[in-house]
Amino acid sequence: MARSGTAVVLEDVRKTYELAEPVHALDGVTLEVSRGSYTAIMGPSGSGKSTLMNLVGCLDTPTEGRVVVDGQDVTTLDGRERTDLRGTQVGFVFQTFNLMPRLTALENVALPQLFQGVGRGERRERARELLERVGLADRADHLPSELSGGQRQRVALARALVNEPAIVLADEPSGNLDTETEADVLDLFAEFHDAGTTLVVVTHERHVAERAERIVHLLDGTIERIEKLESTGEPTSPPGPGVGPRSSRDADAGADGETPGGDGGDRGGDDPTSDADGPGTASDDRDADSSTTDRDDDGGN
Ligand SMILES: Nc1ncnc2c1ncn2[C@@H]1O[C@H](COP(=O)(O)OP(=O)(O)OP(=O)(O)O)[C@@H](O)[C@H]1O
Repeated sequence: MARSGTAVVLEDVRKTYELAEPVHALDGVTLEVSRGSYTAIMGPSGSGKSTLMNLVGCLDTPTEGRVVVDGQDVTTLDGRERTDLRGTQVGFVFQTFNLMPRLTALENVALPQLFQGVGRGERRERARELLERVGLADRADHLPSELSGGQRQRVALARALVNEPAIVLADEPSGNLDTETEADVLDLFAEFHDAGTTLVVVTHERHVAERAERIVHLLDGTIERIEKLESTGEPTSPPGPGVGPRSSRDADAGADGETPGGDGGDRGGDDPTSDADGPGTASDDRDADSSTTDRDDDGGN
């Protein structure tokens, strides 16, 4: 598939919710996510992290500004086109894993390809490959309830990657894991990043953010600063008090074409979930029937 040099571009993006008092969830954010990069998003509660992820993940559209994913301006797409873009170019990993409980690990990983019209044999082969890559080849036939938290998150990561998306968005991906399991999962993220996957991770945890190449600090809907991190490629150590796995340095915001924004403005509002029909690879609940069919189809193979 043809791909431009950047996975995602946000240009002066604003998102306003029109309540009694308008809420400027994003207030002029300009950011470029280059292919193969690893970005962490941090910021206090209410700073706009989820709103930003919803926009990058094509779950929502901005009130103003442009969001370009894999070379396509999301703001010009209709709902169907946006769903397609999300299904092919965005992989989601959630804190709560969001796996289909009645599908095996293999079926969960294979599921997003079903929506892309990939044939059954190819789906299963690719799912197996990915399960192998995340170290779970021997758990392919296990249900999520038969897997540990770390294993579930590995399955979720494999599922996020199965359509070879332009970008993988992870929301507190290790939030439900103990320290050791978290380190394993973050090591896996690092491995995939080394192999070329573009990652954006939202986290409240400094030591998780420090696995990335840079940290975008949000504050009140704007980019407060972008902190570049020294990339050692070394695996993380379990977090100690005030100790991160990688040394880090502050870097000027706006480096590498990333420009913190934030000059306010008038916006129209809408509900971020109003036209969101679920992440492309995580539309589990809605698609339960088709995925069950997938399981039945695949039975015994
Ligand atoms: N659907 C909505 N309607 C109205 N306001 C909203 C809506 N969604 C988010 N907001 C507001 O937008 C701002 C940014 O919210 P957002 O969820 O993006 O923050 P966050 O940084 O992800 O917070 P947290 O860390 O608590 O999840 C907040 O002030 C929030 O109250």
